[in-house]
Amino acid sequence: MKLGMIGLGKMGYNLALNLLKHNHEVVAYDMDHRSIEKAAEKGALPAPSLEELVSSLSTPRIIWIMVPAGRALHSVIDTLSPLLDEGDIIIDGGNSHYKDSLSLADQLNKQGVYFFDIGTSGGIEGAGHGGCFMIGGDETVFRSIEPLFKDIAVDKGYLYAGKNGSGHFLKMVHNGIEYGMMQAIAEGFEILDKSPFNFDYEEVARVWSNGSVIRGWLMELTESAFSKDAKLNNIRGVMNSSGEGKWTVETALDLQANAPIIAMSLFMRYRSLDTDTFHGKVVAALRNEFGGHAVESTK
Ligand SMILES: O=C(O)[C@H](O)[C@@H](O)[C@H](O)[C@H](O)COP(=O)(O)O
Repeated sequence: MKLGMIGLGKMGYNLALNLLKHNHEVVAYDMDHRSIEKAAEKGALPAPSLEELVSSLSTPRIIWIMVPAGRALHSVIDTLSPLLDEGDIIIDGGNSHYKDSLSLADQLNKQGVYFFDIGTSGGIEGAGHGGCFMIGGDETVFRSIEPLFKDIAVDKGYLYAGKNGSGHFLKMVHNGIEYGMMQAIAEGFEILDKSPFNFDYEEVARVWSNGSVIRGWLMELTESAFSKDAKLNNIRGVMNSSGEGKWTVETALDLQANAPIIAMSLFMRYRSLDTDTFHGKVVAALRNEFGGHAVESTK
């Protein structure tokens, strides 16, 4: 299939490469023209502007947007929408709030454009080599673009979740769970760090990654982080957040759903902005491992 990719940051660039690897044609645009050149070197068709991206696709166009949620996304959609035709398809694969997706779907549907809110998980590795996609939008139209997901998701790694909003709602809750799981792993290592024993944390994470109940990708990433910095001495335990944990907690409050672990892990992130902790280092290292999110150096 042929599609446009807007936003060639860590995620968009790797998704573009993944699509190219599966013989899809990708017309690539980014505000930073060096990123367009980088994608073109890998086989993407460069689009120097959004107008040129739109004109190089035939209808119904498929345009996948991977830019930061909120203002950046809105600005791209405001520029794109007058250029689109009825039946065109816009995908927002970023971490947008599901309510924002509902209103964008409404706005675009009014002009006959289909909108898909897609929660994308698996970090940079997943984007490039097989990710996880949670998809909200029109089901019939989804079936027409499903081959893309068959190709770029890991086996069983995509779900048509339901009407608009459901994709980003699922991703939001997924991230709330991610906060809780990382916080629990990190607290475990904090206890080890205060214990009278001299544990090798990389080895501990290795053994917990093999056959234990708490094995999984986050534990493997924990092992990887400790293999690079045995006691995480080089980074501060500052646990930043991009908003989805907060949205999960706000939504839980609105729905009167009990989510104490997720709520506490969100508050621990805020607390870490004031004082350094060992578990903060672990979560900071994990965010860096899967998402390439910046860590703060102790130096
Ligand atoms: O599933 C994923 O691949 C991650 O969740 C990814 O989407 C991103 O790295 C997080 O948004 C980081 O979230 P915080 O910045 O809130 O920790």
